[in-house]
Amino acid sequence: MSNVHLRKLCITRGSNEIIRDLDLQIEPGEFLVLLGPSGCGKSTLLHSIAGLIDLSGGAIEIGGRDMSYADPSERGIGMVFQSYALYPTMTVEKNMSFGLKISGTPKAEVQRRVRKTAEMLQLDALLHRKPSQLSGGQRQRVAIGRALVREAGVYLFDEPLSNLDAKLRAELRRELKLLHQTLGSTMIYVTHDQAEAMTLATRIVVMQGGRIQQIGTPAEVYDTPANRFVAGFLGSPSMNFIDGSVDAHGRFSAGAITLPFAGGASAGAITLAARPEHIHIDDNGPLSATVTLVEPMGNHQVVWLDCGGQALSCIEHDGRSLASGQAVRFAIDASRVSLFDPKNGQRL
Ligand SMILES: Nc1ncnc2c1ncn2[C@@H]1O[C@H](COP(=O)(O)OP(=O)(O)OP(=O)(O)O)[C@@H](O)[C@H]1O
Repeated sequence: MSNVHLRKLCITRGSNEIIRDLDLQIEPGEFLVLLGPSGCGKSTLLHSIAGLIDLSGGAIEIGGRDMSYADPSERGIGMVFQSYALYPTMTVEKNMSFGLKISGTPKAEVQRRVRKTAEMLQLDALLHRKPSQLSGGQRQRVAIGRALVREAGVYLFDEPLSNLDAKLRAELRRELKLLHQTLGSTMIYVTHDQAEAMTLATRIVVMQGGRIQQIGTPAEVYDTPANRFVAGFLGSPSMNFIDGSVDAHGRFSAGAITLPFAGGASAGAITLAARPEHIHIDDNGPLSATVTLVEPMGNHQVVWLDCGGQALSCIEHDGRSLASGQAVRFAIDASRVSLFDPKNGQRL
């Protein structure tokens, strides 16, 4: 396993400055997830680490060596793409061994690695099949296997599960997590799927517009988002943002919503953000609202409320019978809210 250090990385394509002055240290054995909306530059960043895109400035160090301008084959990386890109005429075994063979790895060693990897990915029974005789999930496993046989210091994944249906995606996600636990390799993984990011990552890098918005453990970025963008990007339904003000006694108010304690914020305009799971429908709650919509989700329901013109979503686990138009009382867990400066969106 290798570490990866990115220093003042700049990437320009055409007249587009896609990545600007980006610094990132990835420790050996990390499962680092690059997360962000479409077009934020995560694939560009990953491809630059792989050596598939030229840098406009800055440096990339892999395993303690400067690899900024090294050929992809010299970087000690294995890469898995979104499209499996398997060779259609070759068997699973050949697909997995081909790269090793052309790099001159001895035959016995190639066989050893292919066998070991196939066993780990439950591909042993499929080694003699062609890609057309495999399911989507099996094909992606072969693509992962093809990267793993390289026994690289760093594995790069570019949205490897996005072509699969939801059930298979969740299944392979768990397999990838187990694989990381077994191998302990450094993994850098691009996705726009926050469930993948939350479940797989040791640390998440949230990106927007070619810049890092926050780096932290899944719990850190979810519970203490650094700014309004991160707060709104993570979580489904999204956080509830309530624009209001704090008075001299620390009381927050916004129309019909008042909260006694606003985290020690100084008096003035403020944006309070509450996760749907921290708003509780409660007959003894201090606030009142009207239900506008109920979305049953099986083990919980998402309930949309109107509180004096402020729309709020909350997650309800008790199986209450609720209907649109119904008046309810509710409470916001003040200890769990985030506060943001309404001018620059930064966490207070
Ligand atoms: N060859 C190119 N020339 C000019 N601009 C490009 C080129 N490739 C990508 N871009 C632009 O760079 C930005 C980042 O693209 P990138 O593919 O890295 O985003 P992404 O976060 O991976 O998005 P997605 O999730 O949609 O793949 C986008 O605005 C894109 O239009």
